[in-house]
Amino acid sequence: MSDTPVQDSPAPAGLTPADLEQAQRREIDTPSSQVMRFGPADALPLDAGVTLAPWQIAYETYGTLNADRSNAILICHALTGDQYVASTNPVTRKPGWWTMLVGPGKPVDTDRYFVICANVLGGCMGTTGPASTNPETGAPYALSMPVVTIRDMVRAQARLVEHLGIETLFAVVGGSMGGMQVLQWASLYPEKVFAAVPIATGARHSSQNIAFHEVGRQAVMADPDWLGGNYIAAGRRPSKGLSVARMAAHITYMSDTSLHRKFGRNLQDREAPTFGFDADFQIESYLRHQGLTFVDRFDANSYLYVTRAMDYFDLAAEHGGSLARAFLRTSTRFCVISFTTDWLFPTSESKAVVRALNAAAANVSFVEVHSDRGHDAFLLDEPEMFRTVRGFLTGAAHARGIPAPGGAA
Ligand SMILES: CC(=O)SCCNC(=O)CCNC(=O)[C@H](O)C(C)(C)COP(=O)(O)OP(=O)(O)OC[C@H]1O[C@@H](n2cnc3c(N)ncnc32)[C@H](O)[C@@H]1OP(=O)(O)O
Ligand SMILES: N[C@@H](CCO)C(=O)O
Repeated sequence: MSDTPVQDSPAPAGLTPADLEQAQRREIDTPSSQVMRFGPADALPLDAGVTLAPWQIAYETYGTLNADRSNAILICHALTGDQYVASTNPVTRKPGWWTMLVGPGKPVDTDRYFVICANVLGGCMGTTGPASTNPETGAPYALSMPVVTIRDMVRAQARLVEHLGIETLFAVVGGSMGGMQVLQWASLYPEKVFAAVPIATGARHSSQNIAFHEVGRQAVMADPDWLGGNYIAAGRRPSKGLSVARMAAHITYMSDTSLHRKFGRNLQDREAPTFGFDADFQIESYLRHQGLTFVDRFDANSYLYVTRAMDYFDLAAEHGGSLARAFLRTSTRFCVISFTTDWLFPTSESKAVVRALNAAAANVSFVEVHSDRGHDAFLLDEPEMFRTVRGFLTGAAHARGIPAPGGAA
């Protein structure tokens, strides 16, 4: 993505012109990744009623695929995640986002399993998205990119998995939007999913969650540098709007308890309030930091597309209003995980999934992890979640005949 001249339009409340100048001067690098490209003969049908071609999917793999190709685990990332689940992200230079869960000897043990993680359709880390070139115009798609759904993302992943020569995935694992993809995989391709681990997720996006996403999208679209979505061609970036969108969203990823513990009403680098609108409070400074670092790694139009994909997700609606019907005759074994203080995807959403799986006579276990860290707990050091995932996968691997690293099944 190209850099942007610094704009002198006024900053929204909460971001200083200096903050914005710094954000707009940074570039989002092009990530290096493995990429699978599909030509017109492999056009991808989308729920929007059109096909996408050419298209590509960027992915990373970890571990070794065994001889009978039975040990593959697909990890599905959340809203703003990427394929770098267990390796350094080349844009942020930070470790992978689930290195505590995925790696040698970890619960998703790459000494035992072959792990695949792909950037979602509509994303901005190498898979086709609104920043990709529209072959018909030679310019970035921007809003001419068709709107994509969770099911479209899963269809794209299924093509990748097929081209990697894998008929059945041993497991599909993911949190939040990644968990939606897990449920969609199990519903759309039940014969291709031996085990499924949907974490901190739901079978539909709630009205409240759609509302939060709409606030974020409006912030992006209200930025004068958004230019109807055509900012890349104009060499601009709607960093202000995207920062504000992330600030608002980030609040929903945490709990009141964790915000109180981290920041309380503490002041940021000062002894007393300034009686102005600078970041007096630590929480304000923190949110500004989250907004500013986000625009370094994420494309604004992609943000519109992936939030929309979550909003449209409603697995029961795909099956005449019955969630149980989404899983009828499934032989997949499920482990559903929620967190006690996740108010974005509360435990009640997970229980609705478990009830539907029970009604479909599916093999399902459910764990509510005690954590006071809110929705993003699934990205953090949560030993109860790690134990649950390890135990479930170990049992399923035994049933599937995947040997342990030492050799025993
Ligand atoms: C899911 C996927 O597929 S991957 C995508 C997910 N990744 C993200 O969402 C990244 C952004 N999210 C976060 O950082 C989430 O808060 C979490 C939950 C994942 C991380 O939580 P924690 O590890 O507890 O980190 P914490 O919330 O304390 O944030 C630390 C950051 O805030 C900064 N910070 C802390 N206090 C302040 C403050 N008062 N003022 C300014 N910045 C502050 C730290 O310097 C640190 O910055 P850095 O991340 O640039 O190094
Ligand atoms: N904080 C994570 C999870 C949000 O659901 C993300 O940005 O992807």
